[in-house]
Amino acid sequence: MKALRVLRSFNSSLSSNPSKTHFNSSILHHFYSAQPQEDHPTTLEEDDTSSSVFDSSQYDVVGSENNVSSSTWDEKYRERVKSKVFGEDPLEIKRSSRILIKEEEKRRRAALLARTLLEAAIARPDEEEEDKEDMVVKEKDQMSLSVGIIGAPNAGKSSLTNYMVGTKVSAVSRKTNTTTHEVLGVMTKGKTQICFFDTPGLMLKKSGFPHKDIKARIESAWRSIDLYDVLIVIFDAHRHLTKPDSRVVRLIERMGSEANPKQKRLLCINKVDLIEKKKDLLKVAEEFKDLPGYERCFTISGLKGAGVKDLTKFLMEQALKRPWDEDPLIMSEEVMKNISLEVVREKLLHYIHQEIPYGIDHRLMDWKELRDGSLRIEQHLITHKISQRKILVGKNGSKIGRIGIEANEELRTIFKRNVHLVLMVRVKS
Ligand SMILES: Nc1nc2c(ncn2[C@@H]2O[C@H](COP(=O)(O)OP(=O)(O)OP(=O)(O)O)[C@@H](O)[C@H]2O)c(=O)[nH]1
Repeated sequence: MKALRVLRSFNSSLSSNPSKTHFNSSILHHFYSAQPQEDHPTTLEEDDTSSSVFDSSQYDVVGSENNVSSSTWDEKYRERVKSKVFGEDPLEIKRSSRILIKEEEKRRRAALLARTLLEAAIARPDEEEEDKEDMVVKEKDQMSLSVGIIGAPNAGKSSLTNYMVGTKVSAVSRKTNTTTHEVLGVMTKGKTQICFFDTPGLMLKKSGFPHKDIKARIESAWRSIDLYDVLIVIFDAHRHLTKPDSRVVRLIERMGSEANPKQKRLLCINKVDLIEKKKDLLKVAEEFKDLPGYERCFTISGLKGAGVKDLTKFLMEQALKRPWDEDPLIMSEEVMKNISLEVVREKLLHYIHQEIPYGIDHRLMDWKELRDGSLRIEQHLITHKISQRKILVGKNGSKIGRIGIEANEELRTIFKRNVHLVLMVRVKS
């Protein structure tokens, strides 16, 4: 659960959808590789276009697992040099070094946190389930439930799913409005599996009816929602109080009025943590509580978790005797993508003792499953300054090479398959 909230913070990096981001071959024109090689002369002109590439195919990455070196950063030594050689004020040095130490500690903690979360992300969804890890649920005993989540953009669909599904969720980077069914996440607890689906494409005009221009797609989206055992209609209560959107109210009303007898519909009044005054919350609850067509109404904070336990419990109770749809041990591709970014980021934090890892734009540019089952993952590290790029690359590419080798090996272990990691460091053009 915790992991997902952090993984979400990497959403921004993922949101640069690889399919939309075209790999610019011209930036390959001048590069020096992380592979040991002769010093490459770097002129300013060249730096503008050059990039530095780690390509795991040029390394024998297997076996480099324990190759993690620790920091050789010595603060006392640095202080002495500053005062003796550069004549800086020792008090000032002490002050700035205290800040540096704090920063370093922050980074160390961040790296540690990243590692813990990563481990959690690939572990079982719930700690309580750990002892049941090897439990195989026979098909005849399996219970499942499909849940569609519908709501306006930003209503909090992903956050709620993330919270419920915990570590097994995709920290979604969705192709909005391109598919009708998209798995937001899968929660498997004991015998029960709940699949959460997003329902993009359900757009309403001010009148409360679907747009005509993209009618076919919208109609199919509306039909598809009948397939779910449970439909959650979610809306942002805070926004409703501050800036009501009539389309959302119509959507809620329409969903209720068209209830399908085979489906349970739930209303989730979300983002209640943002509502300061209890009377405001009561006002919203009052407005929606008796809407026909809804089995239950939950007031929740999908982000902070308020009320989510009750909702999850309710959903678990609705599960039907039906084989699971998803193999609970399979990681979704989105989770894998996030993990790949996370692993590289963690190595960056470990090796670059400066602000750079926070300042760089770290993007997943390409993700391909190759015919032999291996994964080709290309990530770009885009710096603002040439000097930052140089630090990231290291002498003759040694730094990015080390980061790449270790990240590649770690990803290979996590994904249990060969990984071809390509890291390119370039300056923002
Ligand atoms: N304070 C607060 N913020 C929330 C809550 N749920 C979601 N948010 C925030 O609202 C924004 C949108 O949340 P998402 O979960 O991405 O919403 P969504 O419905 O999946 O959005 P789309 O992908 O556009 O459909 C994010 O910034 C969330 O952090 C909540 O319960 N409380």
